[in-house]
Amino acid sequence: MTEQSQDAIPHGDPYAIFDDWFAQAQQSEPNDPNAMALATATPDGAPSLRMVLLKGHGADLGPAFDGAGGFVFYTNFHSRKGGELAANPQVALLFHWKSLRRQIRIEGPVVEVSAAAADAYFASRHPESRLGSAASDQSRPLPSRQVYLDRVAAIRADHPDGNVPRPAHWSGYRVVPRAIEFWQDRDYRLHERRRFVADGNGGWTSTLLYP
Ligand SMILES: Cc1cc2nc3c(=O)[nH]c(=O)nc-3n(C[C@H](O)[C@H](O)[C@H](O)COP(=O)(O)O)c2cc1C
Ligand SMILES: Cc1ncc(COP(=O)(O)O)c(C=O)c1O
Repeated sequence: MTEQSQDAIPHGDPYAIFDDWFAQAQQSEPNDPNAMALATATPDGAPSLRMVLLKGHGADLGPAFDGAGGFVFYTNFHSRKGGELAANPQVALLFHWKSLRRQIRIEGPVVEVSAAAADAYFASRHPESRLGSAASDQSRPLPSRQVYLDRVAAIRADHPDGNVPRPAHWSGYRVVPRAIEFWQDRDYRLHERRRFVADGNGGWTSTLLYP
């Protein structure tokens, strides 16, 4: 069998394949292997796209998620993406790991994470990052950078212990994957693609796609 004829992406559990590829990306990417593009769309179909960081993934995210699975990110719910998601929960995610020449795309609706999950994640962040988030009206017009820095300083002064509480509008979304597609670069663009589609009973069907 030639290298090109080997099946690099077998049928199986897409979460397990994601884990495997993500672990490799953590070894090989120069920074932020958990960075992913997040696409949202308005109800009338205008798309928008930005990067966010993946902060949880798997078929079972644990007790704070009542054992539900998916792909989790955190943000300001008053942001542009937050407004778009309130009106249309459908998203697409894209990872591109240049060091591995691989991409993974994920599609499905989001659901809000629990307050307990958001509190736990917020508390784990660097204190200065918590300050920055508490002071940011994300995606709203800012008269000058100094206005933002002054807000950070004011919140810092209000919390000399550094224990900034999570703003109610800063929380997380769990993407519930309806489809997960893996793409592996192969020689001369004879790439390999496998698309998994949730079967509605906790399982997956998958099919190879022409590249
Ligand atoms: C690598 C990278 C990771 C980022 N991670 C996040 C994140 O996890 N959450 C977040 O709110 N913004 C994150 N940002 C900033 C967003 O890309 C974006 O500028 C911000 O969330 C506002 O987006 P919006 O106006 O579309 O809502 C990140 C930016 C980069 C470049
Ligand atoms: C505005 C903003 N929020 C959240 C994050 C997620 O990072 P962390 O929670 O690790 O601080 C980022 C990362 O770049 C960011 O820019």
